[in-house]
This record gives sequence, structure tokens and C-alpha cells, in this order.
Amino acid sequence: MAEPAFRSGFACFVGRPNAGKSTLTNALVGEKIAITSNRPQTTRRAIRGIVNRDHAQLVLVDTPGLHRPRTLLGERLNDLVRETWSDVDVIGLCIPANEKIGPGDRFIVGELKALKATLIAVVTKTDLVDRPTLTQQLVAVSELADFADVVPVSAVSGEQVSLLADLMIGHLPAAPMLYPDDVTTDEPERVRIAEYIREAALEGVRDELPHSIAVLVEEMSTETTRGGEPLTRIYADLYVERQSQKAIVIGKGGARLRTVGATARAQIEELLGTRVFLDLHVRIAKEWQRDPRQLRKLGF
Ligand SMILES: Nc1nc2c(ncn2[C@@H]2O[C@H](COP(=O)(O)OP(=O)(O)OP(=O)(O)O)[C@@H](O)[C@H]2O)c(=O)[nH]1
Repeated sequence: MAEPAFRSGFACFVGRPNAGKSTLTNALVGEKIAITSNRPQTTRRAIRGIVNRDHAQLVLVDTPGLHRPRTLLGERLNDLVRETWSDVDVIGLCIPANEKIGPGDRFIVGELKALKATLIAVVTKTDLVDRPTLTQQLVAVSELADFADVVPVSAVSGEQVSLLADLMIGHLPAAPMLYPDDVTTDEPERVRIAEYIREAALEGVRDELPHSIAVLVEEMSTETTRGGEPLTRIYADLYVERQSQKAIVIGKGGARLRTVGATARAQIEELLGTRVFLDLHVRIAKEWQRDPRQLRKLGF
């Protein structure tokens, strides 16, 4: 059969926390769209990145990990993951090259088997291991399920990233372009801005904080300065659950919050292409992860 003129479709990466899914998505898309962190489970939303080729378009949906739900937020996240899984053409199961396959991986494989999507295995972080270890891991991973492909990649060195895109595209149906090809993500700007702030706020804080921070961009407007330059004013709230967490986020004399603001502002300026005035407020929303009203307000 002749190669179709155009292929397009959806794909997502799944795998245990910290498997390298967000970093890989960024490497494939070539623009920072999903937040990454060296802490598990920081990715909360289905963020799309788009890989554009002359004859294909691959839309990546970035999902949070599937895990045992302990809060209402946990349950919503799992629902979101399953919804995404049943809606894509290709699923890439990510397993780090430098970690043993465990019950968590087997659990995910079990959940994936019933789906209609083409299943491929991606052995990530290959820059961290030597050849014999990688070979062993590739064999072990191949035995987990009947994968259409098993691909080793390193998002950090870039090795095999482009090949992975080609393989994934090969599993997409013949279909026309889904989005204009100058678009890399359809995530609303405010959400991306909120994610930048959240990521900056998570840098270097204690392990129990990640789940307790949420960010909401309350107001955003653009004006022209006296010098004739566009300036975007952004007012955002950082929600934490307790006074003690608020103190950590703000830091001594507000020092930490200023660093968070400066880091996030630089990224937002790059995203928007204007100068940015960023006003951050830290607020306490008790038990927001368990409260449906608060969750809705924060976009979950
Ligand atoms: N050396 C190396 N490190 C990597 C690579 N890919 C990801 N990492 C690191 O692994 C950690 C986790 O990567 P993420 O991309 O956030 O992992 P994730 O699977 O999206 O994690 P969750 O959002 O928790 O599900 C980060 O510290 C990354 O810098 C890689 O190819 N090589």
C-alpha cells in the first residue's frame, strides 16, 4: 500500500512518576510546554505539544501519573488519565533505563492492554547507563507486553528523540492536519503562565510541598508604556494549604517569593514577547485538594 499523503493523530506518554515523560515531551516538541521537576507527580494537566513534519502532525498529550487516589484531587487525576488513554492513537510507556522494572510498571501495562491504541515502549534516560545495562533493560521491557516498538532514548542528550517521533508518526492514521502548523500547543496562555509560576515556586522546597501548591492567574492585561513598549500586567495567586507552607513559599523577608517571581517572569516574558509586571500573592486555601468547590476554581 502506498504511503498516505499525510498522517496525524494523538499520542501520550505514560509511566511511573519521574520516568521522564515531561522532559521527553519537551524534547520532541522543542519548546518548553510541560513543566518538569525532579520531584514526582508535578504534571497535573493534559498539556498538548505538537510535532510538525512535512507529511505528518503528532499531537502529544501530557498526562499526570496514575496512582492510588487518596484525595478527591487524586481521583480526578486518575479519571483524567483514563480519559486521555482511551482517546489517543499511540501510547508510549516510559521506563527509565536506570531503574528496575517494578510492580508499578506491571500495573500500568495491565491497564493499557485493553486499549485500542498502539502501544510502544520507550526506555528513557539512556545517557545514565552503560551499553550492557541498556541491553538488559531493553530485553526486560520487551517481555512486559507485545509492544509495536521498543525504543531507547535520552531526552537530555537528544539521542534517538527524532527517531522516536518518526516511529510514533508511523503508527498514526492517514488523516489531515489537525492544527495550523505554526502552533506548538493549544494550552491557554493563562494556564501555561500559572504552570511556570508553579514550577518556579517548587524549586528547592521541601518534599511535602508540591501537592499543596496551586496557582491561579487572576488578571492579565496589556498596556503600552510611555516609552511605547507593550507591558503585560499579571496578577496571580499561589494557593497553599497551611500557614507553615505560606511561610516557606514567601521566605525570609519575602526573599524566596521574589526569586520565584523573577524566575517565572523571565519565562513569561519569553512566552509573551512583551515585558511583564508580575504580582504574586500567597493565599491559604485549607484542604483545597479535598474541596470540590476549590478544585473547580483552580481549574480541576
Ligand atoms: N539524565 C537524564 N535525566 C532525565 C532524562 N529525562 C528526564 N530526566 C530527569 O528525570 C527527572 C524526571 O523527569 P520528568 O520529565 O519530570 O518526569 P515525568 O515522568 O514527567 O514525571 P511526573 O511529572 O512526576 O510524572 C527530572 O529530574 C529530569 O531532569 C534523560 O533523558 N536523561
